[in-house]
Amino acid sequence: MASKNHQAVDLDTFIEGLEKRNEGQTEFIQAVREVAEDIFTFVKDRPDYQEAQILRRIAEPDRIVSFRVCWEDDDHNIRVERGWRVQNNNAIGPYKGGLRFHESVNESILKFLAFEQTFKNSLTGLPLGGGKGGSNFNPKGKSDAEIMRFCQSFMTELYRHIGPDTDVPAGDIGVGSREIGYLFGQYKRITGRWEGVLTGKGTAYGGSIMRPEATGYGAVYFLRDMLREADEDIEGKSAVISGAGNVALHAAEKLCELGGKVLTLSDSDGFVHDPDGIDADKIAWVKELKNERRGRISEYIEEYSGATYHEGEAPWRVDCDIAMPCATQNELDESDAKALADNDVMAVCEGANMPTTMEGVKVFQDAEILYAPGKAANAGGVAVSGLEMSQNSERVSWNREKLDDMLTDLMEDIHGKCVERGRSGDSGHVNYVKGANIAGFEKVADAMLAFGVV
Ligand SMILES: NC(=O)C1=CN([C@@H]2O[C@H](COP(=O)(O)OP(=O)(O)OC[C@H]3O[C@@H](n4cnc5c(N)ncnc54)[C@H](OP(=O)(O)O)[C@@H]3O)[C@@H](O)[C@H]2O)C=CC1
Ligand SMILES: O=C(O)CCC(=O)C(=O)O
Repeated sequence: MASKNHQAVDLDTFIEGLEKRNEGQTEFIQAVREVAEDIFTFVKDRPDYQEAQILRRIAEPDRIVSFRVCWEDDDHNIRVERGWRVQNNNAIGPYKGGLRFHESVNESILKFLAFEQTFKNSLTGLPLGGGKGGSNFNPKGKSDAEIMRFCQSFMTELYRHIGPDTDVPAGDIGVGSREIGYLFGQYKRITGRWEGVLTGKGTAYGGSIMRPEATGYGAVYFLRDMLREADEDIEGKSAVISGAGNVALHAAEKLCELGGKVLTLSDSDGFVHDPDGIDADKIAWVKELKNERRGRISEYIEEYSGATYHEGEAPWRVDCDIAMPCATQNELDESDAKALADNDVMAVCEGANMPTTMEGVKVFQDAEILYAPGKAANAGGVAVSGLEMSQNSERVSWNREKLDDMLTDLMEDIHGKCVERGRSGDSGHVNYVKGANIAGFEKVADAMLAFGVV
C-alpha cells in the first residue's frame, strides 16, 4: 500500500513551489518562508500535520476578493482605484484583520499581511481567523470629503463579503478612526443593521476605549515581558522608534510612562532625533500634528529646537538600548541590523508587521539579541479588537482599567507561549520567531485536522 506520506516534500521543494505559484510576490514569499523554516522542523515528528498538508493549505488564501473603487474628487474628476480583501484562513474564527490604504498596496502585501495575521490571531488565544484588505488609494493630501466618498465607495462593494461572524475588518496604515467611521456608516446605511462588523470604531458607537492604544501599548508590554525574562527592565533605557502613526506614538507614550527615553520618530520622508527625549507632552504635540493637521514629522524641529531632522534616513544608526520599528514592512535591512548590533542594542521589538528583512532577522538571531517579531509583539491591537467584538455581541461596554488589565494578561500569555516554544536547549536563549511560529501554527493546524479535507 502506498505510504500516506507520499506528498510530504522537503523545505527546498516547498519553497520552490511557493515561488512558482506566487511569482513576483516577494513580501508574501518572505512571510511564508520565514514560517516554513520553523514549521518544517516542528512537523518532522507530526506525520498527521504533514499528511494533511497543513502549511501548504494555510499558505493558499481561502479567497481573494478584488474590486474596482470608483469615486469623485473635489474637482469632480472621476478616480478609479483597486480594492481587495484577502480572507486567508477561518479555521479558528471569523476572518479578522485590518484595512490598509496606501499607494504601495498590492496583492503580495495583503497576502503576506493576511498570512501573518492568521498566526498572530491564533497566538492571542481568541477565536479569530486571519484576513487583511485595503486599497492602493493614497489618502495623503485628500480632503475629509474625498476620504468619505472613497470610504463609502469602498464599502459599497466590501459589505457583501463581511459580517460579524464572517469577516471583521479594522484599521491599518492609512485607516484610522476617521476612516472606520465613514466605512461603518456606509455599512449600516446599506444593510440597515447595527452590528460589530468593524473594530476600531469610535466609543460613541460601540468602539473599545482601548483600541487606539492597544497595539503600541501591547508591544511595550511584550517588550517589558521579554526584558524581564532576561532580568532587565525598561526604566532608564533609551529607545529609537520609527513611524509617527498609531502604533509608533502609543508605543512611545507607554515607553515614556514606564521610564524609557524615546529618542526618535519618523515618517516616510525622514526622522527626527531629540537627544532630550520625546516626552509625553511632545508626543501629544505630534499626535495633534499627525491626526488633526496631517503634517510631516520634519515640523517637529520648528517646535523643539534641540532636535535634528534627517531627510530620507531611518533612525537605526542612533545609539540606543531598544529599537522599535513601527512604520512598515522591510524598513530595517541587514545593514541597519548590523548598525544596531554594533551599537550593542539590547532588544528589538516590532510594532509593525514584518519590518525587518530576513537578512536583518538573521543578524539579530546570530548575535542573540532579544528580538520580538511583529506577529507576537503587535498582537495587542487585534486582541483588543477581539474584545471589542465580544463587547458588541454581548451589548456591554468595559472601562479602560479592565481593558488594560486584559491587554496586559493577553500579552503576558503570548510572551509565555513564545518562550515555551522558542527556548533553545543549550544556551537558554529564546528564539521568539520560532516560538511565535510554532505556537501560532499549532492551534490552527489542530482545527484544520478536525475539519478533514476542506
Ligand atoms: N494600527 C494597528 O492597530 C496595527 C498596525 N500594525 C502595523 O503597524 C505598522 C504601522 O501602522 P499604523 O501605525 O497603524 O499606521 P499609520 O498609518 O497610523 O502610521 C504609519 C506610519 O508609518 C509611516 N510609513 C508608512 N509607510 C512607510 C514607508 N513606506 N516608509 C517609511 N515610513 C512609512 C507613515 O509615514 P507617512 O505618513 O509618511 O506615510 C506613518 O508615520 C504597519 O506595519 C501596520 O501593519 C500592526 C498591528 C496593528
Ligand atoms: O484589529 C484588527 O483587526 C486589525 C489588526 C491588524 O491589522 C494587525 O494586527 O496587523
